Amino acid sequence: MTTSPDTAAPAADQSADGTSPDCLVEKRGHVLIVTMNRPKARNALSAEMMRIMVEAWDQVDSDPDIRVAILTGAGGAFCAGMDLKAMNKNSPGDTADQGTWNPASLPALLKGRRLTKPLIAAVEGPAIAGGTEILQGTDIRVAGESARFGVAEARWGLFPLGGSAVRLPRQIPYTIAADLLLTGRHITAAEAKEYGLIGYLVPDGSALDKALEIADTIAANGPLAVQAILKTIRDTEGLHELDAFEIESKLGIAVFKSKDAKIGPKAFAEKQKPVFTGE
Ligand SMILES: C[C@H]([C@H](O)CC(=O)SCCNC(=O)CCNC(=O)[C@H](O)C(C)(C)COP(=O)(O)OP(=O)(O)OC[C@H]1O[C@@H](n2cnc3c(N)ncnc32)[C@H](O)[C@@H]1OP(=O)(O)O)[C@H]1CC[C@H]2[C@@H]3CCC4=CC(=O)CC[C@]4(C)[C@H]3CC[C@]12C
Repeated sequence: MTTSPDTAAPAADQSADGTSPDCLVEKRGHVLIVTMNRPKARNALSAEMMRIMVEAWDQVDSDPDIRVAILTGAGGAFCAGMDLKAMNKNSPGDTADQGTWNPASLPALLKGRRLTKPLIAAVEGPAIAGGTEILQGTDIRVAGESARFGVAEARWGLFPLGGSAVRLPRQIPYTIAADLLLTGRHITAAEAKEYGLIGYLVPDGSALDKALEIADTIAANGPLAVQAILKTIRDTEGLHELDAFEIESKLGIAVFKSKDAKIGPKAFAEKQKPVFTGE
C-alpha cells in the first residue's frame, strides 16, 4: 500500500514503474487520508485505484490508532466514475459472468461494505457517476463551491451499479433522487447542499481543510463512543424502532462500561480536556 506513516507530507511512494499510484494513502495522527489519484482523467476509477482503496478501508478497520478516514481526489477533482475510455476495451458487461468481480458487492465503493470508523468526503470539482455513488458510502460530506454532482450513467446507456438506484432515494428526497438517476443531469454544490446530499459547502480549495477540522473534532471524542454510535446508525437502518432500540441499547451500554466513560465525566468535573484511550 502507498502509505506515509504519521506525516503531514504527501505520500511520496511511487508505483514499481515509477509513475504515481492511482490512489494515495496517508496517515496524519489519528486520520487516514485516501486520495484518488488520476487527475488527468478526473480521477476516473481504475482497477488499481479500487484495489488500493480496499486496502485502505482494511487499514481503517484494523488499525485501532485510526479514528477517522477522509476520502478525497487529486488535482481539483473528486471522481468521474468508471473509466469510460477503458470500458471500450474491457467492458464490465463482458466480464460480469466470469466471476472476476461481484456486482452485488463493490467494497472499494463501499457497496456491501461500510467502515467501522467515520468516513468524511472532501470534494473539489466533479463527483460524477461512480463519484457520486461512492459519496453515498461516506458519513459526512464537504464540498467546494465549484463541485458538481450527478449520477450520469443513464446518459451513456449504463446502470449506476455503485448502488445509487437503491441508496440515493434513501438519502435524499425521492423526487430529487429519481430526477437525478433518470435524467443523469449534473447539479451544483449549492443544489447538493439544498438537497442534503452534502453537509458543508466551503470556498473552493478548502474542502480537505474543513474535512480535517471535522476529523480532528471526531478524533478527540471517545473512539468507542464514536464507533458504537456509527454501528448503531448502520445496524438499525430500516428496522422498526423497538427492534432498533434492542441493538442500540447493547451497543450503548458497552460504551458506558468502558474506561473512556469514566475518563470523560472525570475530565469534565476537573475542568480538563478528556484524553481517551479507547478502552
Ligand atoms: C457501474 C459503476 C458506475 O456506476 C459506472 C460509472 O461510473 S459510468 C461513468 C460515467 N461517467 C461520467 O458520466 C463522467 C464523464 N465525464 C464528464 O462528464 C466530464 O469529463 C467531467 C464532468 C467529469 C469533467 O469535465 P471537465 O470539463 O472538467 O473535464 P473534461 O475535459 O471533460 O475531462 C478531462 C479529461 O478527463 C477525461 N475523463 C473525464 N471523465 C472520464 C471518465 N469517466 N473516464 C475516462 N476519462 C475521463 C476526459 O476524457 C478528458 O481527457 P482528455 O484526454 O483530456 O480528453 C462502475 C464504477 C467503477 C466500475 C468498476 C471499475 C473497475 C472494474 C474493472 C474491471 O475490469 C471489471 C469491472 C470493474 C469492477 C468496474 C465495474 C463497474 C463499476 C463498478
